[in-house]
Amino acid sequence: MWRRVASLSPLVSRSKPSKLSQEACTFKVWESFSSESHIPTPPKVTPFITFVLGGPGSGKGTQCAKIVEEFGFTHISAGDLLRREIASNSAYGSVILSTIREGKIVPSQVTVQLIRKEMESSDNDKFLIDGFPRSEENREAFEQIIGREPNVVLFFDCPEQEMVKRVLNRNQGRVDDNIDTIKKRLEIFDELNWPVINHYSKTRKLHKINAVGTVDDIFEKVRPIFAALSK
Ligand SMILES: Nc1ncnc2c1ncn2[C@@H]1O[C@H](COP(=O)(O)OP(=O)(O)O)[C@@H](O)[C@H]1O
Ligand SMILES: Nc1ccn([C@H]2C[C@H](O)[C@@H](COP(=O)(O)OP(=O)(O)O)O2)c(=O)n1
Ligand SMILES: [Mg+2]
Repeated sequence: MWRRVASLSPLVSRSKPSKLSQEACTFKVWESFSSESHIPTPPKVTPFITFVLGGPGSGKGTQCAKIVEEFGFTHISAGDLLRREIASNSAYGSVILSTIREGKIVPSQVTVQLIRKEMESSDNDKFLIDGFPRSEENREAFEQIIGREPNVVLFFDCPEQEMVKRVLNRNQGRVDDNIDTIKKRLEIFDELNWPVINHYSKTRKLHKINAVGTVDDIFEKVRPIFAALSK
């Protein structure tokens, strides 16, 4: 839980404080004492947040799995959370389903609340938030609700033709992996993604990665970004 005392993350060296440990282990103020028991609640840890951006099929999920394996992050896929919500027949399920089917973006409040719950229930203090923010509205809602900005932003830059090919071959039975929905998703990606990319480029948090090549080739470009954090 990111409310607990800092975990001994594999990225955090005990002897030499890393950039990641300095940021991840910045303790927030102690929460107030419980009035009944006078037992202090554990201090909150400021989580280390990585946003993972890129068009549909650019390889976000694939690279996140490799980052998790090597660097011990928790992977939170906004798309997976929304699909889980649809599957659970929740109050928002049908609205989310029709939005995704049309290739549009789900209202930010819904997505950010799902991400928040996931972060709060996690034992980890470093997160990869995949497929988010997909718009400036998404970005602003996260900052407002979570009260945080990301530490690092990855952007997998992939030509449209390659993304379409990968999505059509994905075979995960997704309602949005068909040519009509992909065209709409790419239009929306083009319209709403670039302002987010430009924002993080200005704040110098953005790592733009050419997403063409084998999965391992691409991870060779990703690895140094995280390896540098543990130095
Ligand atoms: N570098 C790559 N080259 C070829 N295919 C890839 C590559 N990376 C991922 N894929 C495949 O492309 C599809 C989309 O990848 P995925 O990680 O789901 O992308 P995203 O999460 O960005 O939509 C998957 O079937 C995946 O196995
Ligand atoms: N921040 C987000 C992320 C995903 N969604 C919706 C709209 C997206 O087309 C679908 C699927 O997202 P997902 O990240 O799983 O898709 P890709 O992995 O990029 O193919 O979910 C959203 O509305 N808002
Ligand atoms: Mg994905």
